[in-house]
Amino acid sequence: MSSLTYDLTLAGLSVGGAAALTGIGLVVTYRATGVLNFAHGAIAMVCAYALRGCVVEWGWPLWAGATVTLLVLAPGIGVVLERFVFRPLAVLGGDPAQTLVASIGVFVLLVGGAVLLWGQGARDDAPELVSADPWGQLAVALLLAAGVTAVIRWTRFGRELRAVVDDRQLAVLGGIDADRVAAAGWAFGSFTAGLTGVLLAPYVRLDPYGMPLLVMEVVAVAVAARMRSLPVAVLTAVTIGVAQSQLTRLHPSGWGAPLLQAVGTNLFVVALLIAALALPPVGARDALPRTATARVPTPPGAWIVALVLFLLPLGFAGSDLHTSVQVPALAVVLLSLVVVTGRGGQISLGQAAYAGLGALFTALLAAGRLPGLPRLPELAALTLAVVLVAPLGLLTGWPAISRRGLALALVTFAVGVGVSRFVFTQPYAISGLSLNRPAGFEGDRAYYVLELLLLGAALLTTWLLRRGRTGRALAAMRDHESGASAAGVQVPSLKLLAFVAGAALAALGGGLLGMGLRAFDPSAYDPVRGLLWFAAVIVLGADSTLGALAAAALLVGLDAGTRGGVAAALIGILAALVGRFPEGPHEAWRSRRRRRTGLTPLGMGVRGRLRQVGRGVTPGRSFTGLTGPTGPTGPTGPTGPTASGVARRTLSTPASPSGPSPADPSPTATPHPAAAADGAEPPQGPPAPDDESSTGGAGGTPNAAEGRVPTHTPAPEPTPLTTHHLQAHYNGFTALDDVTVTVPPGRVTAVIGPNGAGKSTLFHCLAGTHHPTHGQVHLGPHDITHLPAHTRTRLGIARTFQQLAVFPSLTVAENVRVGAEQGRTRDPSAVERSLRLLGLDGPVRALPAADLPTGTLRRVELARALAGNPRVLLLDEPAAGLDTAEVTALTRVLKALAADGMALLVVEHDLDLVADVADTVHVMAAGRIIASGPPDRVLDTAGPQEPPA
Ligand SMILES: Nc1ncnc2c1ncn2[C@@H]1O[C@H](COP(=O)(O)OP(=O)(O)OP(=O)(O)O)[C@@H](O)[C@H]1O
Repeated sequence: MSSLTYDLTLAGLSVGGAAALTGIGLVVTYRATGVLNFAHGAIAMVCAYALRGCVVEWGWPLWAGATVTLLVLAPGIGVVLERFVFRPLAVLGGDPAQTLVASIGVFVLLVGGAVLLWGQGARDDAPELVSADPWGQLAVALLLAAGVTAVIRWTRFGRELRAVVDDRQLAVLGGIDADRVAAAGWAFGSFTAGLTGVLLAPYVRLDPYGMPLLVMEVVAVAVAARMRSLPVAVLTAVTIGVAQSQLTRLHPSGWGAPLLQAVGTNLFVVALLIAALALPPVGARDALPRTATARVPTPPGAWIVALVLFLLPLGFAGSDLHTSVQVPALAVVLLSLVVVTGRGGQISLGQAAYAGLGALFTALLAAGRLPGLPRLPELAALTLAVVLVAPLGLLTGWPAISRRGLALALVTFAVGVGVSRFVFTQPYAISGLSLNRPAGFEGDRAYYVLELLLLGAALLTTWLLRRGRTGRALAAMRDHESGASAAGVQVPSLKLLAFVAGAALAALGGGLLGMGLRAFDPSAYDPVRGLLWFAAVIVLGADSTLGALAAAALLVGLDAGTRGGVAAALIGILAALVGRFPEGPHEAWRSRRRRRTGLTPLGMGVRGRLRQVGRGVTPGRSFTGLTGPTGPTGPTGPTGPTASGVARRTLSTPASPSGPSPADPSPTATPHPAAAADGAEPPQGPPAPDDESSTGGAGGTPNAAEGRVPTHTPAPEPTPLTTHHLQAHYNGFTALDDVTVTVPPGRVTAVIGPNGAGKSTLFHCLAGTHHPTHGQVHLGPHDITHLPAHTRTRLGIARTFQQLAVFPSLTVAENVRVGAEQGRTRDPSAVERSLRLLGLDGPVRALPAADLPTGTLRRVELARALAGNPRVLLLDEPAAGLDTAEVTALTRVLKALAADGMALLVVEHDLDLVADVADTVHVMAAGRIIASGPPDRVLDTAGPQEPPA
């Protein structure tokens, strides 16, 4: 080996060793706690500063400083974080999205704290803990990896650790001290962070922003190891480190040389982009915590106060006015997060990149430095920059189609870092690119006025995106993605729209920021800013435009008015604690008030309730459903007769005679609209012919065109849903084998069978949420086997979920409206019809779904499904969590719908319900249909069913 190759290899080993340490720390923390610690780099930075402080400033011996830093401070930080930030979240359910937000909060807090304590300037006098011997660093990494692997594989602690990560609650029930395990994981993870920091500090710039980012860039190592394998993490780190070092000997020429050079010196960032974009997602369980997106209602007069505060700087002068110029620009950037994250529910840690691209394109266009384009006036340049950056939103929007939660966070972070490293560091960007303000707006005051006008335009755009059909669809997607898809929302297109609109707004804000500074400054759009802005928007109410304005004012005002770093530290503390309020601060306050006044049966958020419903647990008095008081007002509440009281009468009254359906000549009970509307008993005779919501046309055949609407819903064209020799697999396991069933119109078809029989898989194949490996699914004559869920909904297949899929932030009526707007037919009256049919047209219609008990939510879900006027209705365990009276009412509704010609498929464990409602029963076992026929014949021979899981 030549001496150059050898030297470069040694240098690469040194970098690889430090990266391996980071990878080990991230993997161990993740395995012990389920948290990808975004604050890892910030802890490294704090420890590096601490060692420098001990040795350089206080004159301690190196060994003493290192002992205190690595064995006391670093593990101490980990233990404190575990105890006060992450343990409370784990106890509340360990929502990965909440822990992600908390770890970003810790990152921001530590960076802000470091700026406060040590200033923003870089230090180059960090003490050297071990000589620059790469073998030594590598040996440390290898020893740690081997030791940790041995502990995890072969010790009791390792087994406990794996048990806690798999299922914390189960592990605790099994007698494992989960807190001790998590604390040990955090202490060790922080120790490795500290070690990385003190090893790197002498060779890189030690500053509050640079070092945390540098360390976090190597997160690719942990992702490549699938957050599990330490040997893979170490090997990846060392390979990239050596490759990166060897690439420095190449000196490319030509126009692409700077980019190639940037790629060569940032191989970890390239690896991060590849790992985040190309490898299968890790930790993709959740979107955003509801806490993060909970909408805080705007207090009366708040907009007037905001207007006055934003106009106030027009009276300022000098540096105050100059500083204020940043506020509207930053507010526009933060509005982009309101659209993407607040309303769309998509984590976006890379908005700073789009803001920077907006500023960069504006500067290049205004300077006439974009090839093929003339020099443009500043305002035209800004407009064109916004147009050019908008489609780049697909960089994060496209991956968001298949990624959620942590996986999406990683992608957006990777794109932010990639743009920062490969675009903002190019010669054209770093060679002092100036950016003039538009003609006529050069002065601070005039420019501020221009910014206010553009902020108004951005507010209008945000308002339009958050209102109406698009706004409701975005909120539905945020609240429950598969529920939205089942309601007919085109989730992939909507995600792209959110990211493109978000990129455009961020570019506008970024361009304004650049003009405010009169230069393109890459550090103003650093990925660390992206994390800070994300955290700020989350803590001030992600789905609140006013929150974005307040966040902008807070971030600029606090740093300018006090010391740099105060705003970051404050935002960091709030973000770290945001998950402590499982219902969001505002909801927590409301719950407390309700508990004090006895207005609500449970001080539990909808997440908790939904989770309990999913487990088949009846959460006490909240299960009042169809027969008891509904909503927070209760039976004697200020709104008078409650909606559920209305519902009980509506749904449990004997039905008006419905005309016989073509397929089922037997008279069927049908609720009458009048009963739902006013709570009165329904008329017993046939409805008047001119009654819009009357039942049964001539001969019982519904005729929507003539306005004769049985069970309130226009009769669907009789369309059977059929499967032909369906086969479905999960990783080679055959879950469905040669299943051929027909769900005929006008009948209720039930599928029963023991746990694991394949019922849900069949349901998913019909609904489009799982694709069979063989066989076809037909809707009438059409082959729909390969159509996605939302397209099937638009063709007329509606579904409900075993675990409730309502949109908690929308009201009952809005939930139903989403179904009507996205379903098979766009019938404006469908909302009212469905609400009436399910007894939801009383005061309950205006209540947010988050506040309602399960029985009501089941009706909301069913009403939403019916509002799209489906031909086929698929119901997955519709009786789960309902009491006897609610089941009886449900039975009536299902029979009535079938009587009107709808095809119904019910997957159900409740055999009484099946016996009562079904015309045909299919019994499944081991993925096959083993018996079919009428319920009286099949149920007698089917034997007892296992209870639901
Ligand atoms: N996502 C998955 N990955 C791997 N295997 C799966 C998956 N979903 C289901 N299975 C397996 O496929 C088989 C059929 O499962 P399915 O959920 O369809 O049964 P089921 O009859 O609906 O049961 P249950 O009544 O418990 O919901 C089971 O053995 C189950 O373990």
